[in-house]
Amino acid sequence: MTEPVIQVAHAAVGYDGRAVLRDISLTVTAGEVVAVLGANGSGKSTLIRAVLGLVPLGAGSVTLFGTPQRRFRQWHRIGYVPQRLGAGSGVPATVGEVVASGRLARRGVLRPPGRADREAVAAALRAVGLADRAGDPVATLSGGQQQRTLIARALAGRPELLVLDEPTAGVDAASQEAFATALRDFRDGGGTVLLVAHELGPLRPLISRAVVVHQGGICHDGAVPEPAGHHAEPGHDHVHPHCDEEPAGLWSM
Ligand SMILES: Nc1ncnc2c1ncn2[C@@H]1O[C@H](COP(=O)(O)OP(=O)(O)OP(=O)(O)O)[C@@H](O)[C@H]1O
Repeated sequence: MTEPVIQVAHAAVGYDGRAVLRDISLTVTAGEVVAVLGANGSGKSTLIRAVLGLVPLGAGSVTLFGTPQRRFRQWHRIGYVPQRLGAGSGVPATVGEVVASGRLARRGVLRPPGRADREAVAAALRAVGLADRAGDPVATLSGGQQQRTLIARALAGRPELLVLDEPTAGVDAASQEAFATALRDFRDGGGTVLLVAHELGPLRPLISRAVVVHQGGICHDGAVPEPAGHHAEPGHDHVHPHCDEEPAGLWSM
């Protein structure tokens, strides 16, 4: 059996002594595309930050590629796209430069970029449909294109696991499609994905499993919930994961 890529066991996480998540257990195996769903403030971002060690655990454990997180050093195996970073943020970098920064964990800061670096950057730009924008300042791109730039930066490191926090939030339809294609290629190449999402949109067919966070715990781990009621109307692909209030049928495929 293959080693789980992510293993969370009985984790508790909070801020300033206030519990956000308690007794969370979650396993993600190689090749899975797992969506973390839940209402605003339910703790989705907190869960993935805890997986990456960006917020400390109050209890329990996280294992990455079979290594306890506190001893894990192979961060080049993981690509992370945080929520709404805004790649522009006052930095006059070009799209190509931002994506190339995704190679740093691979090559080290002191070694100049080689052919493998240049190829990885070019492939990542192609994957998100921005090959023709490499020389443009990031600040001149739309929000969706900036988000695609960040995804390309994560892909450029050739990670085995991609962790994405609401990658398509506020992103235009073209960018969503481009992102879905990039994610499909990544998965087809053997990659594993853990992503937070509100609206699955074109990502929906790619999701192999959904985890719903509710009231500090995981209340559903399995099939992707179908949009229900008015959320099933055309153009409204909003998953409302109020586990205990919704009829059981919501969760059937
Ligand atoms: N750095 C922080 N310090 C203190 N509290 C925080 C911090 N980050 C998040 N929280 C709180 O933890 C709770 C969960 O936040 P989190 O961002 O994980 O939720 P979320 O499910 O990702 O929400 P959203 O869908 O709005 O992005 C919220 O009550 C939030 O206010």
